[in-house]
This record gives sequence, C-alpha cells and structure tokens, in this order.
Amino acid sequence: MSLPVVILGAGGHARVLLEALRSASRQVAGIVDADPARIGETVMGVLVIGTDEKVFDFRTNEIELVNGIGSVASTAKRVELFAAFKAHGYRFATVVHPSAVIASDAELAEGAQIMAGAVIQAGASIGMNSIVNTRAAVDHDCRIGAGVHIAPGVTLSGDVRVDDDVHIGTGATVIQGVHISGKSVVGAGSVVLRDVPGGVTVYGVPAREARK
Ligand SMILES: CC(=O)SCCNC(=O)CCNC(=O)[C@H](O)C(C)(C)COP(=O)(O)OP(=O)(O)OC[C@H]1O[C@@H](n2cnc3c(N)ncnc32)[C@H](O)[C@@H]1OP(=O)(O)O
Repeated sequence: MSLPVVILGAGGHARVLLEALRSASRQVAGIVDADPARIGETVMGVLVIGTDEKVFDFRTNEIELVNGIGSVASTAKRVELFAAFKAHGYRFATVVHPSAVIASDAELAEGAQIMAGAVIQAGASIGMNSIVNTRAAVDHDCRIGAGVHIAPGVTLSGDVRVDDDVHIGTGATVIQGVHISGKSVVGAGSVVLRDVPGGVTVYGVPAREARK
C-alpha cells in the first residue's frame, strides 16, 4: 500500500499534480504552502493544512512528499525545497499520470513527476525531483539529471543528455545526441542543434546564447 502524500505548494503545478495523484488513486493528506494566508483554503477539495513546517507533524515513515512548486525558468526554488526535506529524512513520491506512456526499461528516480500524455521511450532515465510535463516526449536513451523541468510539449530526440537543474521551455525541440549542461535555460519554442554550456540561457531557432 502506498503512503498518503502531502503536497508542498498550493499553486498551479500543485493542482496538476493533484489531478495526476487522483487519477492514480493516491491518497492526499493535505497541502502545505509557504504563505500562511492560505491556511484553511481548499484546493480542489484538499485542505491547506499549514505552512511548510506543518510537514514535521508527520513522521518520515507516515507520508511521502510531492514537490508542488513549478518553474518558468530557474528550477532553484524546487531544488532547494526538495533538498531541505530530504535532509530531514522525508521521501518524495514518484508521480505518474496514468495517461503517460513509459517504456518498460525506462528509469524514474525518486520524486520524478511524469504528467498527462508524456512519453518516455526505451532506455531513458529521469533523475530525482525532475518534471516531464504535459505531452512532453523524451526519446530513447535520453539521460535527464536531477531537478530538471522539461516543460509542456518539449521534444527531446534520442540520446540527449540533460544535466542537473536545467529548464527546457515549453515546446522546445532538441535534436539527437545534444548535451545540455547544468543550470541552463532553453527558451520556449527553441530548436537546439548544438551542445549548451552550463549556466546560460539559449533561445530561438536555431537556439543561441542570450546576450548578457
Ligand atoms: C505548465 C507551465 O506553465 S510550465 C512553464 C513553462 N514556461 C516556460 O517554459 C517559459 C520559458 N521561458 C522563456 O522562454 C523566457 O522567454 C526566457 C527564460 C528564455 C527568457 O526570459 P527573459 O530573460 O525574461 O527574457 P525577456 O522576456 O526579457 O526577452 C529578452 C529578449 O529575448 C527574446 N526572447 C525571450 N524568450 C524567447 C524565446 N523563447 N524565443 C525567442 N526569443 C525570445 C525576447 O523577445 C526579447 O527580445 P528583444 O530584446 O528583441 O525584445
């Protein structure tokens, strides 16, 4: 039997997760949010039970956590929150919407979130705390690091390597074999034809580094 989950954050990404968790018949014990003003609200029928500290009312073996913080570029906030609760011994649930198609030999690490309509092909691996968002496609043998956000509708061709803490914007396309290094951001709609160094923002067709 799966443990009940507590969702961190009460925003839009959390609502998408709630839908996925319900579709997968996962019990949700409550939502916590950094904003105390939200305590007592209900989100799709689930109560906001407290601020983040409320998690400590639960023992680490009683619940799993779900990272409900989204990202539109830097994934730093999600990454920090994940690390903070891991340091306290909590485990994060891996969330898979039942409409996602996942190859039998694909690997999903702790806290990976695979949203509705996503496709993960043979030999691909998704790292800890990474999101493969709505209708994104991760093709064969891609290796996705930890704390990565692959936004809705992204297409990663075969053998793409994405290092930790990268954001790949909505609808971007990456050709086969490209390596995107850590903490970089790929703009929405970009077409990435060459390797991307770490810590930069690229966008456009073809994608080029943004002027500083
Ligand atoms: C479910 C969800 O909602 S998940 C969230 C998904 N959202 C995303 O993936 C958003 C991804 N973010 C982007 O694409 C952003 O535009 C970024 C991060 C690439 C750049 O953001 P900023 O640094 O704020 O850039 P800013 O908006 O100031 O634009 C600077 C210039 O770059 C251009 N530009 C920005 N993004 C892009 C892009 N994706 N493609 C082409 N040009 C772009 C702008 O038009 C502007 O050009 P100008 O100076 O000639 O007017």
